[in-house]
Amino acid sequence: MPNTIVATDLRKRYGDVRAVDGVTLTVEEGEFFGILGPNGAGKTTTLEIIEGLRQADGGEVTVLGRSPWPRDPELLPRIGVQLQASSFFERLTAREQLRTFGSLYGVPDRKADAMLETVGLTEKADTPVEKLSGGQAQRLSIACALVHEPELVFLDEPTAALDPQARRNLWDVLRAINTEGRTIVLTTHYMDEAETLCDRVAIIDRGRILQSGPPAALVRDLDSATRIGVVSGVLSVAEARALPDVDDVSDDGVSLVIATRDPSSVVAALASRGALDGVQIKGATLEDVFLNLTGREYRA
Ligand SMILES: Nc1ncnc2c1ncn2[C@@H]1O[C@H](COP(=O)(O)OP(=O)(O)OP(=O)(O)O)[C@@H](O)[C@H]1O
Repeated sequence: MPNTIVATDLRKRYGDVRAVDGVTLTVEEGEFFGILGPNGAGKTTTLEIIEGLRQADGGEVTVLGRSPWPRDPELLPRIGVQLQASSFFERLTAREQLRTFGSLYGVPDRKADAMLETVGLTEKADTPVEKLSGGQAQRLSIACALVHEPELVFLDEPTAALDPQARRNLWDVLRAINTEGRTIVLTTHYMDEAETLCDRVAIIDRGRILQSGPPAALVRDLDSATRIGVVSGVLSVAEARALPDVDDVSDDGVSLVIATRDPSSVVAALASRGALDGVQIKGATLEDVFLNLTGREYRA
């Protein structure tokens, strides 16, 4: 796969703050790539440099084989950018807003209207943009980034502040766009979002990329314990400790949780005792990867 983005040793300081401190990453054509990290980690600044909205202090970046800085008019129609804070033309309806954006790129109105449908806003077509809910405004701003059918789409925290249902709806939209063959680069501070959507993620903290790879591979490489929970009382802590391959046992009065690196033998032992009531099996997550990399709990 050819590389759509190649960034090498990007750096940006704001006064004493090293917002981006040597970021190197590549994004392949067609990939769904996530930049994942807590607030202030440097995600937006990294994205803005790659998008050509901000000049780096150092480092190199090419986007679709071209340099995004200084602004390259040939690159602009090929990329779509959704910013964290969306700003719309005042007093336009959702449909007018999107048609106006589209017209800047010579997109016919019917295509703009089709994009409104894609993001599930057809019913709000005649609503003025200032009367849209937060989630609807978010979807409209994504539609604006997509209306000219760019090859490469940048989304900065697209689901921040959405309710769980709206987030899931938007995930479906983003998956569909990626399945069409468009490359997507998304920043997020939601671990579950990165795990669910992204082919690969780069975990960023304090301006540096700590690790990158497919979420499942990052989790697997941790080699951490699986946690098996059953309803408290089905067996005692002492009985649980005596099972084979148990690393640790805790019981908070609601659930008894067994940590193990060999979940199949623990589940088999629990099954043979008829002690599988309410069983829940949890593997490690990207949160554990972050904890392992930084020594800190993940706080978005
Ligand atoms: N224009 C600016 N002037 C000064 N400092 C800035 C500016 N923009 C960002 N910073 C600082 O740079 C660091 C990285 O900010 P950035 O917005 O890139 O992080 P982020 O990971 O996108 O955070 P968030 O998830 O909160 O948007 C932070 O410490 C932030 O306070």
